[in-house]
Amino acid sequence: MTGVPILTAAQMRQAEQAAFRAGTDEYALMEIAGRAAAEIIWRAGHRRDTLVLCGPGNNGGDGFVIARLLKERGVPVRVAALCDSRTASAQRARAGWDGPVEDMMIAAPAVQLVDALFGTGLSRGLEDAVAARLCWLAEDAALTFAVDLPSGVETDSGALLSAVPHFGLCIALGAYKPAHLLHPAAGLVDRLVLADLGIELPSHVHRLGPAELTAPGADSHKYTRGLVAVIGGAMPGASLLASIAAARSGAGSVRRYAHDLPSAGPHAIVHRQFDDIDEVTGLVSDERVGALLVGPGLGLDAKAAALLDVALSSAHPLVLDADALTLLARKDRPLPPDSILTPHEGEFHRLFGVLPGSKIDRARSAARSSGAVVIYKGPDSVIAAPDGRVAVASGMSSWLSTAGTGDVLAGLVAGRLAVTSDPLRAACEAVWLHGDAARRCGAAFVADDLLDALPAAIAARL
Ligand SMILES: NC(=O)C1=CN([C@@H]2O[C@H](COP(=O)(O)OP(=O)(O)OC[C@H]3O[C@@H](n4cnc5c(N)ncnc54)[C@H](O)[C@@H]3O)[C@@H](O)[C@H]2O)[C@@H](O)CC1
Ligand SMILES: Nc1ncnc2c1ncn2[C@@H]1O[C@H](COP(=O)(O)OP(=O)(O)O)[C@@H](O)[C@H]1O
Ligand SMILES: [K+]
Repeated sequence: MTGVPILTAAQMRQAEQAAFRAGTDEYALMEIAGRAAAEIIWRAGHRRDTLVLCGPGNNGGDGFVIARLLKERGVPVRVAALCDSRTASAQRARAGWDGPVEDMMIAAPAVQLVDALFGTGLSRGLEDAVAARLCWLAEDAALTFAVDLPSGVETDSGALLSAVPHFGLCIALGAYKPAHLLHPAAGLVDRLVLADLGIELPSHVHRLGPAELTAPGADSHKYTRGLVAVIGGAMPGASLLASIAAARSGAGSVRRYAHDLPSAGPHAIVHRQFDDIDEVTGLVSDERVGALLVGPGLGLDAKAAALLDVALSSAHPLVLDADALTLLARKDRPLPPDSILTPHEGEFHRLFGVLPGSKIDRARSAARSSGAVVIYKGPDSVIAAPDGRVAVASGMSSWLSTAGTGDVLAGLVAGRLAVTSDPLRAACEAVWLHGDAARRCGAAFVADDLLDALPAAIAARL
């Protein structure tokens, strides 16, 4: 899986400890982190009047290093602390700062604010008065920087433990943490920059990287490139959107089984109109089918449930979306191998109940218990495989929150599954392409517009 690793606070500490055992000096690492952050702040803000807020731990230590280095470059810097420095490295960094240290609760604002109060060591919300002061100082600043994390966010879940201001830039130290990508915390940062500290970062969880696609080989034909079957139902528009997305995903051919015949194209899709369920059962034994999608516009009545049973009785890799997920929650049937589930928040709860932990933890438990790849959708879509691998997509256009975009995603997932036969890869590629198509559409688009943007999104990744 490609992409930058995401580490929890405990994993980050382990990686740090491993680096120390291998000979890295703890204070040297703080200097590296502080220098990287100072460089980023310098590039963004140059000689602007700056206030650095330092907390008691190593995040505060980073703050003292940043202040010293900015001052060396001629930046007018003031430092304000919450309390004494408690770790040996933070005390050493504080000793290296040759200016005064103000009391944060009475310090005046500056044009640039650097928040080095708390990072991965935050164990509870900031005291109300401290959080309010941080918000007030941030509101008065033109440029706001969070060192490692905005102070007040829970590292592993992205929850807000106290009031947290909005930051223009967050400098993630060493690796991304879940809070950099998961909402609500991720929504409080305009831009996220990763400062590489050169430490080894073993993780099964990565930020979703760009899809890496290949064009069809010269010997390809429509069946080797993957046949997608889509079972439609009560609402024809949804399965049509999904079918067109599948057809524009790089798959070789798409067959749509539905009660209706659409009045317009694309004519490349083969429409199989059916009234009786027996007319669909042939699908089950058609070995050419590389992926079978059921759910968009399926409905929730007995006929829909019977269609889902047909899909579940096949051995084809299944993509289950929308109504199929709601119906599945009422059943207790195993899924065929290599299946993919694409729930949004409501569908996830119906299917898996209330699970503990972060969105990453919940997606991972759901993938493990269902044996399927789960795309837990939202502004921070989490893609989890049963073996524990996870990719987190973030920064996607919030204009995607419009009807039918999930149908397009489901079609894309089925298309990429038929092409790759690898459910995790297919899910990652589809989420990436969906996000890129949205970016290309700009603002106020409708789901249909995404379909037109797909070929360009694919071309950009060849
Ligand atoms: N892990 C790494 O590889 C590196 C980490 N560094 C920095 O170290 C940070 C983590 O440092 P620490 O573990 O010292 O943690 P923090 O600096 O985030 O804060 C921990 C301290 O704050 C106290 N505390 C926690 N919540 C509080 C609250 N709500 N109110 C008042 N006090 C509270 C704790 O008791 C502890 O004393 C990272 O975020 C990063 O900035 C860098 O210096 C170097 C590299
Ligand atoms: N605020 C948001 N920011 C980014 N992406 C979003 C946001 N809200 C929804 N999405 C994405 O849009 C799609 C919506 O899917 P879904 O909820 O199933 O809608 P529908 O059923 O109407 O098609 C998903 O891919 C989801 O990740
Ligand atoms: K911070």
